[in-house]
Amino acid sequence: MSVDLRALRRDIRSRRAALTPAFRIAAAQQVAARLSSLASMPASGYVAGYWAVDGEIPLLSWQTSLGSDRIYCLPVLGDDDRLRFAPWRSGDALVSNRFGIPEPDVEPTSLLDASALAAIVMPLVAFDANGNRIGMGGGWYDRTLAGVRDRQPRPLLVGAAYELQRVDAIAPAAWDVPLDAVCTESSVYIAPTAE
Ligand SMILES: Nc1nc2c(c(=O)[nH]1)N(C=O)[C@@H](CNc1ccc(C(=O)N[C@@H](CCC(=O)O)C(=O)O)cc1)CN2
Ligand SMILES: Nc1ncnc2c1ncn2[C@@H]1O[C@H](COP(=O)(O)OP(=O)(O)OP(=O)(O)O)[C@@H](O)[C@H]1O
Repeated sequence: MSVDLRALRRDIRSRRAALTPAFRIAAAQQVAARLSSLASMPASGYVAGYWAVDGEIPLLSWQTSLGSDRIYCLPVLGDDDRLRFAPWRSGDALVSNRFGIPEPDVEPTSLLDASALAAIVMPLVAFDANGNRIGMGGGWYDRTLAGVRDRQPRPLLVGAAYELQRVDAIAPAAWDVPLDAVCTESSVYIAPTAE
């Protein structure tokens, strides 16, 4: 990984960490509204979010707006370095993973593959207007999505971020799976390939 990329991640993460609680809550509601109004957002099926850490946009507002036809799921780290997904409702048991992030405490046999999902809302560190994404650097989402990127149907891939996480242009690596859209507190960016 280049030094530039490491510095970019550090810079954006520290500016994101400095946002005020009032701004975060308002932004989470705006992002939830934008996610819901995406024309391509499926009206039913399994939809994945994430448990916000490190100043990421919380998705509780979106989770509570899903209704009964969409089942909210959280990512679970797999032994094969890929993510699986498990339905989760407020109150269901959680266990901390190796990064200290809570994940549903379920039997491995009840985990869902990415291919079973209708949509995946992803955390990110940086994005550009074309849907290129830089994450925490573990490659988790890219490995997870490698098997579905060229399949149809495949889950809708949407990033959730603060506007301050947008950068001019990200040169994607060969393994990077572009997002269909990114929602921020003030805009929706639809990737050219998803139009
Ligand atoms: N909320 C959330 N959940 C997520 C992700 C994420 O980015 N955000 N992931 C997205 O991939 C996966 C987990 N991947 C992660 C990769 C690195 C770190 C992290 O905190 N790294 C530390 C240093 C490494 C360490 O402590 O071992 C760091 O960068 O400071 C966290 C999660 C799945 N779940
Ligand atoms: N499809 C893949 N197959 C094998 N290795 C991969 C694949 N995708 C990513 N990786 C590995 O993951 C590493 C980290 O990738 P990258 O920096 O793009 O992660 P990221 O998107 O920032 O992280 P995350 O998805 O966890 O938020 C890469 O150096 C690469 O070795």
